[in-house]
Amino acid sequence: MGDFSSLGLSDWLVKQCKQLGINKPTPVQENCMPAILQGRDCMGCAKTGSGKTAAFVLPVLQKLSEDPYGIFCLVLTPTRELAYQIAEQFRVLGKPLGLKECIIVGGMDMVTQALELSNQPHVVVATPGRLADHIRSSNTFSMKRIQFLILDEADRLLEQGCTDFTKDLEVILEILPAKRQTLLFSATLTDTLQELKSIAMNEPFFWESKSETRTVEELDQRYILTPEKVKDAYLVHLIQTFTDEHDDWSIIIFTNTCKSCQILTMMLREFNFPTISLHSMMKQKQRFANLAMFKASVYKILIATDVAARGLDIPTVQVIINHNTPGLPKIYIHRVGRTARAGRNGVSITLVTQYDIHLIHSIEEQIQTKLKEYPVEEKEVLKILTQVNVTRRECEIKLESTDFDEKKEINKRKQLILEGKDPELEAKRKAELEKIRSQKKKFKQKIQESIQKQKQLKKKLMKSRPMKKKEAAQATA
Ligand SMILES: Nc1ncnc2c1ncn2[C@@H]1O[C@H](COP(=O)(O)OP(=O)(O)OP(=O)(O)O)[C@@H](O)[C@H]1O
Repeated sequence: MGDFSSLGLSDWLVKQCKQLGINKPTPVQENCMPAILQGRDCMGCAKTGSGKTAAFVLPVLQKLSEDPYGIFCLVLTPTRELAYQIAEQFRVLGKPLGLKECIIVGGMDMVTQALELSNQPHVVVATPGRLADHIRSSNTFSMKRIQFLILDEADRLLEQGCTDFTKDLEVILEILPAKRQTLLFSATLTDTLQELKSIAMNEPFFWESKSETRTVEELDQRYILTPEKVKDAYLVHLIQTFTDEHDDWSIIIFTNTCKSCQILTMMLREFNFPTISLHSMMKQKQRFANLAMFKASVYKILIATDVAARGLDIPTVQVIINHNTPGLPKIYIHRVGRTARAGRNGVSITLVTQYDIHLIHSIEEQIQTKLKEYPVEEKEVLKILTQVNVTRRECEIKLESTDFDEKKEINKRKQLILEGKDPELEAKRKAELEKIRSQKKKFKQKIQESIQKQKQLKKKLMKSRPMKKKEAAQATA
C-alpha cells in the first residue's frame, strides 16, 4: 500500500491527515483518489467504516487549493446528521485553506442558510429537500460553476423509499453545470448501479472492494430467537449485562418506528439506563443535541430509527442491537456498520421472532455470512419478564396521554402537502389498500388452515390403517 503523497496529495494535506491519525490510505482511498484527481467521475463501493468520506474530501480539497472559489463543491446526503458530520471532515482537513463550508438541511433556519449560500462558500453540504427549497425560492446564489457533485449514500438518495428524493434531485441537477465531476459513494452501491451510472455523466471509474462478505470481519454478528412478548425482557437483560461488564461501551438500539423508539427510551429510563433517542419526529435541535450527548458518552445508549442507520461515525459504539429485524438486507448492513469501524471490533445482536426467520435468511444470503446464536441465560430473562412488560405498558399509557400520535398525524399531513398530495385523498387510498391487504391476509390464512387440515387428515389416515398406493396418492392430492 502506498502513502498519500504517492497518490498525488500535497504535503499540507498529508500533514493534515497525519494530525487526525490518518496515515495510510485505506483501499477505497488508494483506488478512487487517483482517478478523482485525474478528473474522472467515480463510483466507490466499500464496506461501512472503510474511509469513503476522506476518499472524496481529500481530492476535492486538493483541487480546491489549486483554484479556490465558491461554490466549488456540492455534497448531497440523505440525513441531516450526516450532513454535519461530512461538513466537519471538510472543515478539519481543509483548515489550512481557510475553508468556508455551509450546511443546508431541513429543520434549521431558512433565512440564515440563504445568507450563507449567498456568501459563496467553497463547499455546500446539503440534504436534497432543503436545498431544492432554496433553489425554488431564491436566486441569490449560483451553482453554475461547481466542479464537484458528490452523492454520499448514493443508493439511498436515488431509491424511492419512504422519503423520496428524486423530485428534489431533479430540481438540483437542473441548475448544475453539465461539465463537472460526479462522485458516488456507498457501502451498498451495487444494488442500484444502473440508475447511478446515468447520474455520473462521463464513463465513471468504478471501484468495489473485493470481498466474499459484505460486512466487516471485525464484526461479531449474532441473533437471539425470541417470542415477540419476551423481546423487551431480552433487551433489558442484554443491556444490564453489557453495562455491568463494560464501563466504556456505547450501544445503539435500532427500532422500526418513532413511537417504538420513544416507548423503548421511556422504558429503559425507568430501569435507570442512561438512554437517549433519535428519530424524525423530534425537533432538529433536539436531534443534534441528543446525538452530541451520545457522542460525548453523557448517555451510553442511543435508541434510534433508521435515520441513524447510515454513515454515522461514532468510534465508541461497541454494540448494535436490532430490536426489530430489518426488512431489507441493505438496511441491516448499514445498521450493523455503526460499529466495528476503521478496524475496531464490535458486536451486533438481532432480536428475531418466529415471523422474521425468512428475513434473517435473506440477510445471511446477501452478506454471505451466517449469524451465530447469542447465548443467553433464559432463566434470568424470565425472572424480569413480568416487570419489563408491566413497565412497557405503563410507558405506553403515559405516551398515549401526550400528543405524540396527534403530532405524528400532523407531520404526515404536512409532508403530503409538501409533496403536492391531497391528505384526504391519500387517507382514502391508504384505507382502501389496507382493506385489500387484510382481505388478502384472511385469504392466505384460510388457505394455510385448509392445508393444515389436509395434512392432519392424511396423518390420521396413515395411522388408522396401512394404505394402498392408490389411496395414499388420493389423500395427498
Ligand atoms: N486512512 C485512514 N486511516 C485510518 N482511519 C481512517 C482513514 N480514513 C478514514 N479513517 C477514519 O475511519 C472512520 C470511518 O470513516 P468513514 O466515516 O469515512 O467511513 P465510511 O466508509 O464512509 O462508512 P459508512 O459506509 O458507514 O458511511 C472515520 O473515523 C475516519 O476518520
